[in-house]
Amino acid sequence: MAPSKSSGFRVACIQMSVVNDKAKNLAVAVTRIEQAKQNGCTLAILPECFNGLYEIDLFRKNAEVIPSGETCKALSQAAKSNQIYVVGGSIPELYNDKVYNTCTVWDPNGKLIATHRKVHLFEVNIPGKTCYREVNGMTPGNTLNTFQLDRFKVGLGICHDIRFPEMAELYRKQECDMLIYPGNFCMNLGPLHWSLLTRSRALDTQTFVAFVSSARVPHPTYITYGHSQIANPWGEVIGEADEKDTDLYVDLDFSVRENMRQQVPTEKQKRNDIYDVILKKN
Ligand SMILES: O=C(O)CCC(=O)C(=O)O
Repeated sequence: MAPSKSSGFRVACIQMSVVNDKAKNLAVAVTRIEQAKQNGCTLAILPECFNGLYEIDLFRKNAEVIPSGETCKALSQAAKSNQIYVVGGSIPELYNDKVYNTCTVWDPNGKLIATHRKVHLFEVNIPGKTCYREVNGMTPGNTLNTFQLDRFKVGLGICHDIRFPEMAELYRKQECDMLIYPGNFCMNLGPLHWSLLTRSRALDTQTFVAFVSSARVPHPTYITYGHSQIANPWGEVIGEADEKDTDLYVDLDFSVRENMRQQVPTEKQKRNDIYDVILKKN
């Protein structure tokens, strides 16, 4: 049984296979959102760049204007017809001839209630393993973004954004109850860092953290780790997928967050007289 609305809700992490065919990806996403609703979920979360492959050369080709593009129309309709909140992973967004890696959030009336443009673009250079410069195909966003799901406040990040504890700390300061990061780690960094980062952000902020990947599919250059998961405010992983095409359903009970904050009251112990993390612009 899904949790009662006052204590929490059930979440679907949709770990779908993403292929080089936008129409197919949209059809899969819509079906899986419908299944999430049938399984008692209040919120469905899609992975990063779910409407096309995570490839620099394809970003502009798959880019759409938000909210008039076909992906937004499909997500809005899926949210409305299933009466469910949808965090639409991310898509390449075309705006003033620039391309952003953007997450859209839809309420159960199909209304766009938030967007988040990835702030920290992925750049690594591990010779012989992974070299990636997302900045060659995307422009970074400059704002932090939240939305309200009933009485719960949710902060948004995309993939590499999870590596930056300062951003999560600012969401903690804004009293977020949960952080959501659609993502796609590679096989070199995923096994070492994916779960560690999910648990770390959950523990530092004493919130629930959902890190949602696409499924691992054969690809010449970028093999996705998978392992979508949710950690609770204690830093425990309370649900985890393997690498396959699957959906992970997790019940969130926010009384756990209250208990954690009372029993380990680090929020009240911060020494802001000697250090601080501040938001410079939004
Ligand atoms: O930070 C990482 O290791 C991976 C990040 C990534 O793949 C992304 O931001 O899309």
